[in-house]
Amino acid sequence: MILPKTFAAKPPHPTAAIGIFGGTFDPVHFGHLRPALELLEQLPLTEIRFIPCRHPPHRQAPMASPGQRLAMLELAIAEEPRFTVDDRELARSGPSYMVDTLASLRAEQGNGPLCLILGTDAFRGLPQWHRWAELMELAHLLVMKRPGEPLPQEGELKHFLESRCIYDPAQLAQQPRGLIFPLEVTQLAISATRIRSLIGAGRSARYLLPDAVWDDIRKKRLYSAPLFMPEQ
Ligand SMILES: Nc1ncnc2c1ncn2[C@@H]1O[C@H](COP(=O)(O)OP(=O)(O)OP(=O)(O)O)[C@@H](O)[C@H]1O
Ligand SMILES: O=C(O)c1ccc[n+]([C@@H]2O[C@H](COP(=O)([O-])O)[C@@H](O)[C@H]2O)c1
Repeated sequence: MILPKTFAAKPPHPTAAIGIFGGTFDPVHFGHLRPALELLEQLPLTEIRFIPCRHPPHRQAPMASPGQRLAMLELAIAEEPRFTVDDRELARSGPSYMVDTLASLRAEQGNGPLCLILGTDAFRGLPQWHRWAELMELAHLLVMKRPGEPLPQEGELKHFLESRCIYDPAQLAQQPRGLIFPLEVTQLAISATRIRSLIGAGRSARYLLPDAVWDDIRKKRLYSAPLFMPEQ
């Protein structure tokens, strides 16, 4: 017997979480992608959504345009079906505050678990974020160790971390928000700043990011002086 679609369709796993990976992604690189894949494999996540910010509230404007950064992200995730790109911040005017992004995701997801993914450098800057205390009312935090960027060793943020810290992945799926999971991921000392400066100096960024992204950068002459096309 063929069941009607409403019976046949499997509902999403009731205890699975969604990973939210915000960033400037100027450009996206393997330091984002490899740790994200490791989180998918180790944690009860159904997908990781990469959310490029339009107007970073905390740093200089990106060099590549929103459309160019979005295109690079789409090329970067094409081979991994559990990676998705969400352009909601690009469609919003004003500073791209994460609290607004998580509130809009929460409105869509109901009470399902959301996990905001951050490197240790971004985590240490958390008290400077807009309405930062509200973030924990909206999502869990997954804090990925980044080379040369230790977790806070003292002060308010250390206490904030210790009072919410968990090490059992199953707990992430058992409640919708409010926990912090620090994670060891493969340490890749890659940054978008370094990639931009290599390209600006006329050097190659190959093998620091996916080939498709590197080809796109060269094709559009991003991050370089107008005449730079060294690997034609
Ligand atoms: N190599 C890396 N390992 C772990 N986390 C990373 C790494 N690179 C970036 N991240 C994390 O990814 C998120 C988005 O980072 P972002 O897009 O700003 O990249 P970036 O390389 O830090 O860029 P930039 O050098 O321009 O500041 C942040 O939470 C950051 O901590
Ligand atoms: O909401 C804020 O005030 C805020 C302040 C600093 C950073 N963020 C977000 O943190 C994410 C990582 O930032 P970055 O600079 O490492 O790309 C990205 O999604 C930013 O929009 C958000």
